[in-house]
Amino acid sequence: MIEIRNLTKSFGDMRAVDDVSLTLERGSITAIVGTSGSGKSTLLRMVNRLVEPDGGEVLLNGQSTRSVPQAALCRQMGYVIQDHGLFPHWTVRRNIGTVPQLLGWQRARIDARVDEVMRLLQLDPSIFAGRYPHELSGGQSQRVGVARAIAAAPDVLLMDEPFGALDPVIRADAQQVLRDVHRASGTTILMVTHDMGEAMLLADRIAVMDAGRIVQCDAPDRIITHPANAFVRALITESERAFRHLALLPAAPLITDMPAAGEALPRNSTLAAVLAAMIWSGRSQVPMADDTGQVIGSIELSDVIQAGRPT
Ligand SMILES: Nc1ncnc2c1ncn2[C@@H]1O[C@H](COP(=O)(O)OP(=O)(O)OP(=O)(O)O)[C@@H](O)[C@H]1O
Repeated sequence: MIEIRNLTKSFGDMRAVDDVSLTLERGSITAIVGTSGSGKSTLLRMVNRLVEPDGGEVLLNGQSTRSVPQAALCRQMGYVIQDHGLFPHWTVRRNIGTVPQLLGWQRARIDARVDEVMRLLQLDPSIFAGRYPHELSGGQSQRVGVARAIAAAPDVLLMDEPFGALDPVIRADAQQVLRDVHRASGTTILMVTHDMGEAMLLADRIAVMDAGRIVQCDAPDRIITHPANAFVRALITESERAFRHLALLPAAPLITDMPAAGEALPRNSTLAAVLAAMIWSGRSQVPMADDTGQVIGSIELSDVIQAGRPT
């Protein structure tokens, strides 16, 4: 568990981060969102002490990070940035093996781990391990950046706009890969993003920053249904909030035995997908199917509307 306590940082007269406290449960994903210049990156960098706070502290499993040398802390906490920061004259294998090497692992163990994390990030070692960063696409570089950050199995992964530079299709792919990696590793993740949709998709909790302060920290559905103030409401975008809410809700609990015609949707769909299918095909009921494609029941439009309302 990470406890951020009363962190403060000024640059000259400007308070970039102003008395911020935040608790990150072990194995959770927390997204920091907010406008440009609201202090998100500065807050993230104070967690691994790339930026030294003026006040406050960070406890990692109960121990103040002040008692850990900065270099050691950076090895314990994976760090991914938008332009991935790969060493240009090193191969992908050497880039990914950086921290295990610093930690003094044996060569064979490093090689095995590099192969393992590359596969986890859907990078075939036989194709990519010997390449240099300039021989990779943006999405591949980004995945190498994530692979490098998780190579030494850190307890904590800090990510600063990790997918900001990717186009929407590759970005969705990278988000899925990150979810798989998180499921496999159970790492505690703190990520900065400009994209509320990305935060909704990935995070267990969203911390909204404005002018150096956290104005709300809540589960995605609470952020949508109970925004703390006008600033949070504006960030969600009023016209999109109903769809965003439905995108967080699983369809399965609304399945009934009523028969329905037309193409079925998988039972693990979200209610946003169900509503989209209803609108697109002009139906007010859609059949739902299990993993084998067998129809198991249907969902009614009126139930979707009811479920999507804020409680
Ligand atoms: N090293 C620095 N020296 C002076 N000012 C800085 C420094 N780093 C950040 N700042 C200022 O602190 C404020 C917060 O910056 P920060 O990068 O944390 O914001 P951010 O929310 O991550 O912004 P963005 O979304 O644009 O990346 C900004 O006004 C920025 O100009």
